[in-house]
Amino acid sequence: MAQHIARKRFGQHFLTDVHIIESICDAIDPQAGEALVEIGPGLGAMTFPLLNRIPAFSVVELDRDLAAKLRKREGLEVIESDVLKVDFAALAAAKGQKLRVVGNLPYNISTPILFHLLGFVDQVEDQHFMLQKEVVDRMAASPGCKDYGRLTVMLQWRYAIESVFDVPPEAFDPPPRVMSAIVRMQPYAKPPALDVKLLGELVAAAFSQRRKLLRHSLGVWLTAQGFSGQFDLQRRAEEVPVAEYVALAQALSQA
Ligand SMILES: C[S@@+](CC[C@H](N)C(=O)[O-])C[C@H]1O[C@@H](n2cnc3c(N)ncnc32)[C@H](O)[C@@H]1O
Repeated sequence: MAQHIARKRFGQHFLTDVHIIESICDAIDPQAGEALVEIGPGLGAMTFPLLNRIPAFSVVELDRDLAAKLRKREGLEVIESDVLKVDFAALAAAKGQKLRVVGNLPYNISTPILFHLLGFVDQVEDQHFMLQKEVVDRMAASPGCKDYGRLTVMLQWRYAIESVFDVPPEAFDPPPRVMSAIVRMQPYAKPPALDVKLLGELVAAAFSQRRKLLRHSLGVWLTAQGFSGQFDLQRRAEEVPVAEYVALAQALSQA
């Protein structure tokens, strides 16, 4: 095949730094027999080193030319599809075990991918992704810091999230305009029973005016919901720990 020209619309930035690629493989630490799924294998920068460690796994690639190239490689099950359309529950059922999902994600759709996978969290063992560092900082943020926001709460109620290491633009060809980072996401074994849609509405209300005290934002929303319980609204949204948002959503759905 002729040399592949990176397709911007598919968010194609190919990893070229071999040390970084090895560090990512070390962070994933795949073992034979596990059900690994790589999203966006591209030219195989991570795929082939992973194939040196385990004999077989699945990849999901939207680009037809790249999928055709990958199909030639023994050990790869190539799913040529938009990852947002992939039924990960069916994939886990076919493999008879939970999935380990990895990938250097296309940044233009990274948040939709994270929320698509949240829908299959019960079928997932863990996730390791390369994302924009700015997104990883928000995912892994602690209460009280500027990065703590809607994305933090909507993911941290369900996953333990850790920023593993940063990756500079020079590690890619073509280089992205931003710093990147590797994130590890491990679903909690015993998640709280929760109406996720309600949590989403509550958190959106809380962070709608993040500089103001919650009584101006969440307080108004809670009154409209007919909430009569206790919640300290003399704080800013970023000061409230995830567990308190979860408890409030649970109290609301039981009211
Ligand atoms: C940032 S590149 C990473 C490529 C390769 N893993 C690497 O590290 O060099 C993102 C990859 O995701 C693929 N991709 C883009 N949108 C996709 C989608 N909706 N579903 C599946 N793959 C997609 C691109 O074609 C590309 O191969």
